Amino acid sequence: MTTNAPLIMRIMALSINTAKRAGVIIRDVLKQGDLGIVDKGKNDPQTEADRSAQRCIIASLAKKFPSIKIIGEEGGSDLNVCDEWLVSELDETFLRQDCPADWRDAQPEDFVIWVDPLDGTAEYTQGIHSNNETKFNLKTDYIIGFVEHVTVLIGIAVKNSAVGGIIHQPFYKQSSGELGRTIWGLKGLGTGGFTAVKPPANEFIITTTRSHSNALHQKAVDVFNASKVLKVGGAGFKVLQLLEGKAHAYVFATPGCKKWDTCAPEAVLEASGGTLTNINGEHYEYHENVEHVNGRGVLASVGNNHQELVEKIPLEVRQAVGTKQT
Ligand SMILES: Nc1ncnc2c1ncn2[C@@H]1O[C@H](COP(=O)(O)O)[C@@H](O)[C@H]1OP(=O)(O)O
Ligand SMILES: [Mg+2]
Ligand SMILES: [Mg+2]
Ligand SMILES: [Mg+2]
Repeated sequence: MTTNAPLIMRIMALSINTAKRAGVIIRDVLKQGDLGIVDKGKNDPQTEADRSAQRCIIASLAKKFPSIKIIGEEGGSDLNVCDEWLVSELDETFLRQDCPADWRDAQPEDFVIWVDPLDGTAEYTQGIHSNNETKFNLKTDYIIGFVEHVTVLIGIAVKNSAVGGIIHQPFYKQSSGELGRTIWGLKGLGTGGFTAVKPPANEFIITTTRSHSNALHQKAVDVFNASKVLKVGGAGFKVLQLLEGKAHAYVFATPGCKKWDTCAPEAVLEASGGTLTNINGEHYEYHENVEHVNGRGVLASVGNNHQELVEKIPLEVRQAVGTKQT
């Protein structure tokens, strides 16, 4: 069965297990304590966990699918990894499902896999560990910090469009006490790993950045006159909030996030009936030569009024997003 399944199903099934393995690496680096932080730019940290998780993910995917283009946030990685980081088993439960007809015949050259090994790095570096070095207990202490916002994102694009995605949340605490959960979505098939909840009908809640705001972005958030504005880290975590009914819209009216931030969240959200576009309501492209920066920000929503939300943001604000002054 494993070998006969259409390529996209096998890519999704390996990505599910690879994202989980990356999540273990991310927890281990935090537990061990030396984050190895490097500044890639303003408000743009990278840690040992970003680097190691990317090596694990790309080495595993590249070994199984050598002719598929894979683009990771942390650039070219050394793919010579230890055996424990090489994931080769596919998620059999996922594979048992039928492949949507639209993707059944997709060929290796049709795919680009966009990898964000650790989304929410700023929040990861503000986890509780550094404040509580001697008494740190991952199972109980992490909730005080922001590490819940951290996700591993593997996005699967077919011919330009975000089609499939994995969002793994390494610090999510299950009711059993176990850490981590893995959410997937494939357009035409649906989603798994969580229970979709509709946001409250009598409110309008926005989820937005806590670490990359500016005056223009604030202007776009303000026009909605939201009943609540949640400021959280990571594109993956904000989309989880939409999927779980904690917010109605995700507003990010500034450039800064990239294709690896939005490919998986867009696919999962849209497989669940929502919409993720730039601030003008246009979908991003995900082919291998596309500009990495999402220059016109992000607007995502769960209802069927996405275009209305776009039009609420004054045209001059939308036009200013992505110009030099922002
Ligand atoms: N100005 C920026 N520079 C680098 N990365 C950014 C920037 N703005 C957003 N991002 C990426 O998009 C994610 C969501 O942004 P925010 O939390 O501000 O809403 C961030 O966690 C970060 O991903 P990453 O943590 O993978 O580097
Ligand atoms: Mg980063
Ligand atoms: Mg990211
Ligand atoms: Mg990242």
